[in-house]
Amino acid sequence: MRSVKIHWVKLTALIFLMMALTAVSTVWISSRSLYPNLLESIMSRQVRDSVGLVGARFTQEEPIFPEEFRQEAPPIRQTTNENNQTIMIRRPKGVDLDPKPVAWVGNISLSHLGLKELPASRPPACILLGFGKCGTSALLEFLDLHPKIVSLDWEPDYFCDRMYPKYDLQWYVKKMPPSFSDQLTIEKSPCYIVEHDSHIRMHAMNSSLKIMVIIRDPITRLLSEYGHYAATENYWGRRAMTFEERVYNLRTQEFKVAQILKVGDYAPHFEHLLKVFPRNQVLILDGDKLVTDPLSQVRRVEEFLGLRHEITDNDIYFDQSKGFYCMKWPLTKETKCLGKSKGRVHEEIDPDFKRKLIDFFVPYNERFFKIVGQRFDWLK
Ligand SMILES: Nc1ncnc2c1ncn2[C@@H]1O[C@H](COP(=O)(O)OS(=O)(=O)O)[C@@H](OP(=O)(O)O)[C@H]1O
Repeated sequence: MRSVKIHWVKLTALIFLMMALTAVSTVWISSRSLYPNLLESIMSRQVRDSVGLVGARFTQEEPIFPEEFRQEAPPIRQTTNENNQTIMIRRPKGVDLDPKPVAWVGNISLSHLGLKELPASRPPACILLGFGKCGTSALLEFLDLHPKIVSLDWEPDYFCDRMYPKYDLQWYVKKMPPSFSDQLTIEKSPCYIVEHDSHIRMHAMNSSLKIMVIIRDPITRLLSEYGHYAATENYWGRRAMTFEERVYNLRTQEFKVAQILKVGDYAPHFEHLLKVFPRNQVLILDGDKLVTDPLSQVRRVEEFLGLRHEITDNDIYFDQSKGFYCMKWPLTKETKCLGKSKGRVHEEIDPDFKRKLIDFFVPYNERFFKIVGQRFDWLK
């Protein structure tokens, strides 16, 4: 009877030992592989980057320590939310987390990451359709300073003929930067305005989509396009035509209409766009004013999108050496101007040739003013 009792004690001890061993090895294995995989699966690389976590830390070789979660983008500016609480704006966007120490294995939750929800890619609520060389990049960079705006920093061209047949909406949405549900995603692709099928495709995706188009004096736009062409030719070691050669046929003494009007005649593009989208869903921005007074245009966008005025003089400054407005982030004292390909010095045009060009554009511009019910102070 006594030996049976001893066997029972031994057996129970053995079972406990085995259970303890299983528990320890489970914890060890999960800490080395399961946990990272779990994190990998709930946070795409893009999302991890957006919350400032470093992807490489999630490899199986490295154990995860709470400290690793504290790696995040430094705040660039400070603002207040709807409840007047101070919040920090970080780059990249969607990052307003005060990192809390993360619990060890098996205890992942959003609150550990300081988030109410995981940022996710969402379809754009607003698209900037063009026009190319009118300041599309500068506008989007300035808008990205707004805490409720998340902008894509490349041109997906999704709705254009080159891309649309090849990719589906899921592909497009996945390409959008991660955002929180109270933020608006914006993308820009200048091919959208000149390829009219894009208007229809965008409308099919979302009929209440907000549309923005930025335009500028068509002669300044043409000079900008020429600057781009000349820089490309020089880069490849080819002789670039002069501006006059490029837009004017010296032999026939006529303008190269197809070349000049492909983008510069704004009227047909707006005519089509406004057949697809109602006028109150379309905001026309002034690219010339964007150069001289960017906040005037940024405010118009904030109002159009129903957002609070957040972007102020504190966020931008005129950079003497760039000759354009640039961004500054008060908290880090960092500044950022657009790259070398934006803000080139334009070709001087002979005054007589310019007069000719102005006269050429007058009827096209008048037609455009009529279509949009708005005049612009161009051609001087
Ligand atoms: N803040 C600031 N910094 C730099 N550049 C500025 C800025 N604001 C407007 N612009 C004008 O933007 C012009 C380029 O327009 P886009 O970005 O639409 O060009 S593109 O079609 O995407 O290539 C670019 O044209 P170029 O001057 O010919 O380079 C600028 O005139």
